[in-house]
Amino acid sequence: MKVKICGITNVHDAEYSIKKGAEFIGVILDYSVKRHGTEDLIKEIKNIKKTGVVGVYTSMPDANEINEDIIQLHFDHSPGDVKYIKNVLKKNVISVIDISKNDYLERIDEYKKAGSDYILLEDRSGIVNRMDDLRNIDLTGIGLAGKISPENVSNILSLNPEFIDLSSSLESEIGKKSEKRIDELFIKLGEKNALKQY
Ligand SMILES: O=C(O)c1ccccc1N[C@@H]1O[C@H](COP(=O)(O)O)[C@@H](O)[C@H]1O
Repeated sequence: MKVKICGITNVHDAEYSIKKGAEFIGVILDYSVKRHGTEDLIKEIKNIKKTGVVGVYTSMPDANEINEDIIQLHFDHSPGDVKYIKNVLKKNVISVIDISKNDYLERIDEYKKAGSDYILLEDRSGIVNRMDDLRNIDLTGIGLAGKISPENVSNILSLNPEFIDLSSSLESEIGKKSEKRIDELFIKLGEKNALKQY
């Protein structure tokens, strides 16, 4: 299982997350969001990590400057939007689906058919509240997000998702990650891995 740390606003937090083992680094590209970053920041992160750098969009990206290798469509998008990113912009895609909406299973199929590389199922009120629904889904290629924290991550691991996505629970203040919280996360993940071997 991979880890995506999102809402990165500075190189130091990206570097620390990568050093600790995050496979995906997410930068939100929407100035109205407090924990946002910029394409310049993404360029700097790409100097440290060649792949797995994610630009998070709340509307369709403008094709002018895209430095990230993965585009996260964090809004209600169409299969056609996925095809455009894949075929015209030639980038990998994470399609975000709000699991609190009734049609999320159909959406997973639609986005997979359109070519999304990953699906991210999100429940903003807390994905751990959806354990019963998630147990019935094959989570290959599917990540989970929504208030995941070092405290509740063990529950999520039993579902074996492709990746987990964390942001606010790892902050010391909005837009600044806490090294202590990142350490706590990876210690928890390490403990779980160690237990699996017995
Ligand atoms: O964090 C935000 O405010 C945000 C705004 C717009 C798009 C995405 C946003 N956050 C993303 O949501 C998931 C889960 O975050 P959390 O762990 O529940 O805080 C993650 O991808 C964030 O980057």
